[in-house]
Amino acid sequence: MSDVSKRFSNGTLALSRMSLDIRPGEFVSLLGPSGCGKSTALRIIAGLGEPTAGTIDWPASRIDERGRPDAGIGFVFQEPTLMPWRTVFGNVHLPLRLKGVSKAAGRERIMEALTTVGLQDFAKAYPRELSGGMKMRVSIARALVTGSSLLLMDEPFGALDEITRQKLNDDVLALWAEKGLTVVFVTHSVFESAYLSSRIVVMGARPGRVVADLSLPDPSGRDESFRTTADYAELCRRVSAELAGAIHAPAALPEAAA
Ligand SMILES: Nc1ncnc2c1ncn2[C@@H]1O[C@H](COP(=O)(O)OP(=O)(O)OP(=O)(O)O)[C@@H](O)[C@H]1O
Repeated sequence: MSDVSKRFSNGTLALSRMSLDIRPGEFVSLLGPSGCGKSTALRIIAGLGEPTAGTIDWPASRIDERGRPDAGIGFVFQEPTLMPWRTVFGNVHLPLRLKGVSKAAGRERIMEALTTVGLQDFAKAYPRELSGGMKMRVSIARALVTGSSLLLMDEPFGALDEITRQKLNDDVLALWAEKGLTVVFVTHSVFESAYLSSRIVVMGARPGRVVADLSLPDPSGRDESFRTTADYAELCRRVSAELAGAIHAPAALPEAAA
């Protein structure tokens, strides 16, 4: 994204000239205080909102006729947003259905996506029969079923208990490494971002903009045992210090705002 600004119709300036270049295969966390514009930035990348100024550019070799990434974008919201009247299978089928693919034709892909998130035995279950973590897994399967190579996740595990959240962190990390995905992950947790990311982009308080950009050691292959290492403690300390420095950085000058 280049020089992207967003002003909502009520006058709120959520983003001010935000520029960010995401490279294929990265696991990027957008980290910043509540209300700094992380979700707004993610939604604009996904095409779910229009910038007031600035552009979103995709590599020329990887766009379809509408100028969107040809390998598709999967979006995981803060809430699982499942349809309660549909089974797990039916919920994961939805993005395929929107592309005109029937359940029968999509069966293999749906079951593969469910297997990826460990829910192959729950295809016939309804959302009400699932735990919060399982619902979120369905939401991830739904985002991946069309073969998306870019996964945008908007604070997906914020409402889950700590144990479930850590398990899902491990699963998403494994998925990223195995499938060669590019992930952009919104969070306001230093610990979560330090655990998951190959890069952390720190956003400053409103209007949102990038105030720090940290490259971190390759996170692939981590599991539960990493959480108790001195390396992880040091990583968290470093990210925490950067975050503290960044959010106390001077605000954008008014003339820089759109
Ligand atoms: N549709 C909207 N209309 C008006 N203002 C909005 C709209 N959506 C978001 N905002 C405002 O824009 C700012 C950025 O919101 P956004 O949700 O992007 O922040 P965030 O960093 O993701 O916050 P959180 O971590 O709390 O989810 C906030 O002040 C919010 O109130």
